[in-house]
This record gives sequence, C-alpha cells and structure tokens, in this order.
Amino acid sequence: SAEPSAVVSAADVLAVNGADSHQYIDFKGHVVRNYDLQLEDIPRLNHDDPRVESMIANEEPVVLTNSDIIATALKWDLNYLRENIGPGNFSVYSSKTSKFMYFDDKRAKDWPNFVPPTERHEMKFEEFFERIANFRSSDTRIYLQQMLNDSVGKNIVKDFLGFKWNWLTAIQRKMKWGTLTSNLLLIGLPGNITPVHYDEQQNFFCQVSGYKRIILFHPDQFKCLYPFPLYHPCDRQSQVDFDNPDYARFPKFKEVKGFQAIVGPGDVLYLPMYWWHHVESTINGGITTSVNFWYKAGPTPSQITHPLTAQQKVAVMRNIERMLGEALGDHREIGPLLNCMVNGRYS
Ligand SMILES: CC[C@@H](CC(=O)C(=O)O)C(=O)O
Ligand SMILES: [Zn+2]
Repeated sequence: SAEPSAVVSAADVLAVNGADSHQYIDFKGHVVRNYDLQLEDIPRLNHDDPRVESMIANEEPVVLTNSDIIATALKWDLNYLRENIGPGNFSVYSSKTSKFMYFDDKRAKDWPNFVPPTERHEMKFEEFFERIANFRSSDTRIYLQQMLNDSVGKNIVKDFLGFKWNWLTAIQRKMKWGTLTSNLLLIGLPGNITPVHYDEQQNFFCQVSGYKRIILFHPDQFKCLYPFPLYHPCDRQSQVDFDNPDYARFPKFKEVKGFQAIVGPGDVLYLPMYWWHHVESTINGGITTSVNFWYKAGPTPSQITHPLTAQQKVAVMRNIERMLGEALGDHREIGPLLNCMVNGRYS
C-alpha cells in the first residue's frame, strides 16, 4: 500500500470529516484514506497518444490527460451550474457516513433485513447549492448523482454539444460498443466515497473539478471481492468494507491486487466494463464534479475462444445466478442448491 506520508493535514481532515477514525495519507499531494492494499499506478497518457486506442481495445484502464473530450464542461463550477442547469429535479443522495453505496430499491422488499445505506432526495439545484455552500462536518453528507436530461438550460446543451463527439463516436464504433446509455453528473463533497463495485457498461469517466482517487481491480479479482448475490439490492457491489475488512468472512480479500489513479480537471479515465472501482473525493481537493459516459457492451462475439476471459466468466456466473433464481422461484434457494452441487464434489 502507499506509504502513509509523514504529515497529513489534520485540519483538512477535521474540516470535512470531523473527528472520524480513519487514517489518511498524502498520495501525490492528495489527502486520501489509507487502505491496506497493494496498488500499482494506472498509466497516464496524453489523449492523442497512439497507444491509447490499443489500451481501450484491450480493455485496459488508462487515464487520458489534458483531454479536451469535455473541455466545454470545465467551466461547470457550482455558480455556473446554478445559473444554467435548468429547473429540473436532481437526485441527491444523503448518507450518515462518507460512503454512498448504490442499491436497487426495487429489490429491497425481497430482503427483510436490508438497511438502505443512503436515502435519495429529489431537489432543485438551488437547494443542493445552498446545502453544499453551508455544509458543516457534523451535517449529513450529500452527493448529487443525476443523469443529464433535456431539462437542462440552453447553455448546458451548448456545452454538451461541444463535447468531442467525433472522437467519442469513432471510439464507440471502432470498439464495437453499443449505444451511449447515459451521462451521469456527479457533484460531491471532499471525502465522499462510492464503495467498490463493477458496472456492466464501458465508461469514460471525466473529471471536471476537484480531485478523485479511483482504486481499480481487474475482473479476475472477483474471488477476492465477494459481491452481494445477484438478487440482492446491492448486486455488483462488494460486501467487503475497505475501512474494516471482515477477513473471517472474506479471507481472499487479503490477496487482492489493485491499481489506482488520481483524476483532476480535464482527466478522463477509461474504466472498462466489469472492472471493479472504488471512487473517493480527496479531502483537500474541494468539491468534485464529474461527468461519465456509459456505453452498453457490444454484441457477443460469434466466435467464443477458450479459456474464457475473466469478464466472460463474470457474465456466466451472473447468468447462472439469474437462471437459478427464475428456475427455483425463490432467491433464498440459490445458495443451498449451489452448495449441494459444489461441496465435496467440486471443492
Ligand atoms: C456513480 C458514482 C461514482 C462513479 C462510478 O462508479 C461510475 O462512473 O461508474 C463516483 O464518481 O462516485
Ligand atoms: Zn461505477
């Protein structure tokens, strides 16, 4: 893990997190949480470096620096957004901790002991702006996470149209990705954390303001990250709490190997589908604004070669869980049936 630096400004940490109990380190000038993890750096290449396309083609994460993909959004500070974002409603999540774990509330009814980790509130941008401007470390934390839609003002539309669509569309076509499903606008407080999870879409994660530290794991680390069951509200999210790992329940977490990157204004992280990622707004980087581009996967290749890739094995495991849930008619029967199938026979 990154060596804890000599001095982390306690004032920085207290200012945003109050007297929380976590240790922080200074990673390349950015104050981030200290996790006991083996992390290598993600490559950083200029966006017009010829190696970029082959890394994306090989589904290897890479940070594109000085990218002008969303150059027109670099002026999106909170004042500009308040003036131009429009009259629409925004999904703003609140959390009693620094963590904002995603959950599918439609599934919560099937899990009686499930405690929602966050609450979703609909509010106008003006209200969000006021809450952020007056945030004190004792307040409940908030995180705006809203898909850009046609309710945005004309200046935001103009900025959006100004994104480097010819580059994005060329990559989408070359990589045979599916459609662009959405652009999520993310505005968070220093110290906000999205715990480690994977998505089933290709992602260009663009940093507009502030700094985020992103920890990534290859899809072949599935066995070390113990995702919730597919039918659980927190499907695709790891059960392991990085701040307090339960090594008794999740012993292979000790062996996990990962990567990390800091993204700042103008940086774009290519985040390949099925790659696990933990996202953290640095303590000393100010309010963070990000915009992502989620693309559906392309069609399954007609020729499947063996051995299967890690991504394909994750897709196979998900299909088995999904099919068993349908066949058994009750997600609670999936574990016992799989144990019956594997214990003493394949294990
Ligand atoms: C969704 C929130 C997260 C980003 C992410 O997980 C993604 O773009 O897939 C973050 O920035 O906190
Ligand atoms: Zn994600």
